[in-house]
Amino acid sequence: MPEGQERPSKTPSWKQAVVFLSLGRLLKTRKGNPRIVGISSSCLGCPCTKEFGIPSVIVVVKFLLSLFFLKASATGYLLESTVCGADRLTYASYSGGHWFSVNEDAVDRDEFCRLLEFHQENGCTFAKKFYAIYCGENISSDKLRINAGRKILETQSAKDSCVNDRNSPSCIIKANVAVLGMFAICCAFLFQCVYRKRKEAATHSVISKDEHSMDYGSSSEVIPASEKILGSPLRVPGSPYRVPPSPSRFSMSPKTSVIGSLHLSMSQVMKATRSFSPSMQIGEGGFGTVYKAQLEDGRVVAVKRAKREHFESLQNEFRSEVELLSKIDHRSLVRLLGYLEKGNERLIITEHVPNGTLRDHLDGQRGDLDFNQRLEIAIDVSHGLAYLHLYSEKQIIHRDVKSSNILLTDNLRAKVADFGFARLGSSDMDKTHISTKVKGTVGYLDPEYMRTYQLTAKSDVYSFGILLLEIMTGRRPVEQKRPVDERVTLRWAFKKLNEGKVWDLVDPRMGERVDHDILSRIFSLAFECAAPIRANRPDMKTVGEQLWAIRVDNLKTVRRTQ
Ligand SMILES: Nc1ncnc2c1ncn2[C@@H]1O[C@H](COP(=O)(O)OP(=O)(O)OP(=O)(O)O)[C@@H](O)[C@H]1O
Repeated sequence: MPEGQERPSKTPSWKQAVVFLSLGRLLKTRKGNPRIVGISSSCLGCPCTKEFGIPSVIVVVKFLLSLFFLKASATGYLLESTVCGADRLTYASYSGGHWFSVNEDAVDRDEFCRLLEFHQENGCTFAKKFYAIYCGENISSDKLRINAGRKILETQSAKDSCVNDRNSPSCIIKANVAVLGMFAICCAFLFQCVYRKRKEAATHSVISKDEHSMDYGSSSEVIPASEKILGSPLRVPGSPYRVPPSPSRFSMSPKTSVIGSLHLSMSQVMKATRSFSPSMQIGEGGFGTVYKAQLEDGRVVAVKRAKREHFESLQNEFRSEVELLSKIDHRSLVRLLGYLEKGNERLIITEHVPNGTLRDHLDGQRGDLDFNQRLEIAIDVSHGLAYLHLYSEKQIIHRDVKSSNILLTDNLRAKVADFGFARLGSSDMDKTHISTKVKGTVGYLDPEYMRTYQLTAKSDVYSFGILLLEIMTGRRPVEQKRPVDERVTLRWAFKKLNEGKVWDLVDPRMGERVDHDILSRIFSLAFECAAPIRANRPDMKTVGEQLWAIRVDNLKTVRRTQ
């Protein structure tokens, strides 16, 4: 640590720590401006934007309690908090010193500043001038103290007697007025939420009632355009990390329905799967069982058979999009051939891809992948996504890009599968995003989408960044069994890259030494894709081009060294 720089001068007392932690937790639910002055509006925004329920009330109550506690324990605190990538950075300055934390774990200033520097490079900004004041080189303790003091003065009036004397009458009055004001706003907001929820429930019951007497063809008339393809028949919660789809609003009719380019009857499917024989079973997912089917003309297809308990979560608005998805023909995308409903059967028929998932390969279940194979897989996936985003008839956002949704052919060509969460991008050229409920798999989910509910193609770019890290490190996005500081692969990899330990990042299964520069470029690209702010992420076309350029340079390097 450079001389003259001040370490956090004092460890906060338990009381102070509780205040910080409760505020930190509260800030976790906030959207938008991370400064504490924004808490009132954004905290109050969360109960309504998510499902309103007991947890929301608990959050508000916790917040009020924390306000009381804060008032009772000390005044004059300055607290900043923001989310950058997978990290929540929190800083507090109080009368006797400073407190820095990352994901609610206290860290020293050096570590905090290092992390902050990384995130700033990735476009995530903390409080204005914070870095220069607290993390700048060669700042004497005095200057730091003066700056820290100025920082407080910037946000609090110099005349604010609470900083100096928290028991002064004016301070107590101000604090009480603030708490009462907050309480009144919370009550008003909760009332509004409950009212809105009731109104929604009333509307919902009307729709459900109508649905029973409604033909499929007319069902889309009652679905707002922006809600299309939400929670489709291809997708139900599988793993515990999966964010579950919303409950069904539509009941399914028992009549037969065949859509897509491949029109099979139920008896043809039964014959092709040998009556869903276990010997034809190739996989099991959250939605149902997947079978291999041998058609009479010799073609082999995959048939996904929904589990009965998931019929309720099937939403038939997906059907209107099947026709569009089934028209997509790209070698890096698993072709959707059809969707069949009959009686108690719901079947999705897709192209069969014979060599398992990318995750199986990374786990070594089907032999180990070398560097070139991994790079080719990443390139294939980037091309598939670029096609969905830029070249298909309408923009399609996949929303569930992850290693278990990448299937491999015998030649190790990759195909993106599982369009269950997929939805159309905005057709309105002036609109940059669509607002929708958050769907996807935890670990791959774009933090900006989670915060704002605004979906753009850049959310797939974020997931791709996480996937690229997974391809090169072999690690899952979250590795629960590892030590705490290694659990989130993005954070662990970022730290290693910053320390210049790029070799440590490479999957030991790769078993070959890859050029340092080539590896650094791939990891940097992965971090760029997983930038916390979507504006800083490249589009998939650019990603594909960059990966291709890395491939070309790698071949040159290999030839040179041979
Ligand atoms: N088109 C296909 N061709 C070959 N195998 C497939 C195909 N689709 C799925 N599989 C196999 O079936 C398994 C289950 O697939 P499915 O898409 O139902 O579940 P998942 O994606 O693993 O889980 P979840 O849907 O819960 O995310 C896959 O892991 C894969 O091995």
